Amino acid sequence: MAKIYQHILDERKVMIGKNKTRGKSNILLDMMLDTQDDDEQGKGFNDEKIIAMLVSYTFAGFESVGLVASTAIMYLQKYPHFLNKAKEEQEDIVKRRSPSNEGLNFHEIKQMKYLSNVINESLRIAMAKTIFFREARTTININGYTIPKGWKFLTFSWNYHLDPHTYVRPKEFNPSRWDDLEPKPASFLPFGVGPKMCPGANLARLEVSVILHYFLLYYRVEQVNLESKIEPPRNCFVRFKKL
Ligand code: HEM
Repeated sequence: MAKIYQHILDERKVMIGKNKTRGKSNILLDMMLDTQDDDEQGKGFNDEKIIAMLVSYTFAGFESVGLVASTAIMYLQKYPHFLNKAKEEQEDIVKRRSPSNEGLNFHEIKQMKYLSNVINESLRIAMAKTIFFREARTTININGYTIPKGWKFLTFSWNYHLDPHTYVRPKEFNPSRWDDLEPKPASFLPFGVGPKMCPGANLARLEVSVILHYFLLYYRVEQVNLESKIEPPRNCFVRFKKL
């Protein structure tokens, strides 16, 4: 991976060099490259540091998106009434598409209200990142337990994503619950919260929307290892069938 990223980095440097008048870029890679001049004082990012960042972004963003998309696919396939509702929305969007428009675009994705419910429900139930780390900045008391200032602790998403006070029958996959659900603060945190919140949250939603758009319109799956659990889906092998 380091070799692949080094190659991308080298190509980008050449491209930037050829286009010196480009002004401030909002591309993450360019921003990191811009800091290279400060690297001698240990402040900037040398190639090695940039590659380490890119590798960590790739891992942070790969498995989690796959898990959420495959969770949605397995549940939709299992519950045809949710699948049909989500499919109808996608078909409507395609029907309204003007002939000059070549394919799926961001404006259409923003209209996918029911798909957004499906994604929320999959994020809630898949719990791609079950825990994240925090440090207590003051001594706090939670339900009779004291966490002293300075202690490190882990949040555990099962406690709030499966809380029956917020989610009726919390273990059931039901995208329609999001039609009128306003989760209480800190009861839906698939991407964490605060300054350390996942920087890839919007990209992740976008990726899952694109995957589900094409799945709903053109594919179905067939589970191969029927003995495997689907609630929630883990180690399910499937065969994709083109409609
Ligand atoms: C459905 C997919 C994803 C889920 C559920 C997810 C979830 C999370 C969670 C819970 C955290 C910890 C947040 C916290 O401590 O408050 C996190 C951090 C992070 N995520 Fe994601 N993530 C997803 C996709 C992505 C993508 C697509 C990228 C980038 C391309 C990404 C990059 C990162 C990075 C770099 C961090 C560390 C941030 C930091 O420590 O400052 N994630 N993610």
